Amino acid sequence: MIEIHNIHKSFNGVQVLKGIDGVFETGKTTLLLGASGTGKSVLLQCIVGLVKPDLGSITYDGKVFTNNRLDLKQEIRRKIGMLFQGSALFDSMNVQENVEFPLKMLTPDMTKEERLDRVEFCLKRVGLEAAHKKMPSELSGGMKKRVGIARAIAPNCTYLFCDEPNSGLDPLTSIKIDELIYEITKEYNITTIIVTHDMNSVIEIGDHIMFLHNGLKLWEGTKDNIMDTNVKELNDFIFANSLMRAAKRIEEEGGDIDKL
Ligand SMILES: Nc1ncnc2c1ncn2[C@@H]1O[C@H](COP(=O)(O)OP(=O)(O)OP(=O)(O)O)[C@@H](O)[C@H]1O
Repeated sequence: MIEIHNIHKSFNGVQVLKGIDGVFETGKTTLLLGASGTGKSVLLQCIVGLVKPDLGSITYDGKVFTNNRLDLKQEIRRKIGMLFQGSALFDSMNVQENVEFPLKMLTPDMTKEERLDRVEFCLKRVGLEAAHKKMPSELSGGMKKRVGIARAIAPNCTYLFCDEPNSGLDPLTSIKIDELIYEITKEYNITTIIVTHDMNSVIEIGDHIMFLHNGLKLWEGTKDNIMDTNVKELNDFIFANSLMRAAKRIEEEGGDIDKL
């Protein structure tokens, strides 16, 4: 479980995060939802430790990440898997080497054979067992995301952070990547945080959703009650999508949304 309290961050005098609290539960996906520029990625970067908050605290399973103890930070970082927006694979390494990379960095005691076994296992888990020797340039966007997921979970991560895992993917591939992240979260009891502005992901895999607007958390809840909120900014965000508008209309008229 990750807990954050009163997170503030400004850049050049502009307040981007204005005091955010939240609890991210173990074995669940929490989606940070909001329009562009609302501070979702900056919040994720604060939680991961890539950006230092000006104020506030971040706790990983009771251990305070923001207390400046380097050894503790390193211990927590070893348990973090990160799926970056553009997958961020190393272009000069093949798939196998990309997935092996964090194992070399984080688990120096592993033998080469153990590392390759783990790579094999992770590639199989994401459905890419036949792609070991391919270079990133030979992969589709969806395959790159799968390699990114395999790389993130390779060191047995306890916490998984995904920054817009669907960016640049077609709707069908997006759903498959969402499902993969969701299954892995449940299978390995990971605390997963996903930055997104994709309502489809919310409906498919959002155990818990936090809606950010202008650096504030305006709403949080589940996918089951997100459609019934009175928060204007959230309603505006959800129903900017014509499919969601149609679903709402059918629901209000007493129809069956599943037939949409
Ligand atoms: N390193 C930085 N220096 C200065 N400003 C920054 C920096 N990082 C982010 N910002 C600003 O913080 C604000 C929030 O950015 P952030 O990337 O968190 O938005 P977001 O909600 O993730 O948007 P998107 O959905 O488009 O990725 C933006 O105005 C952005 O320009």
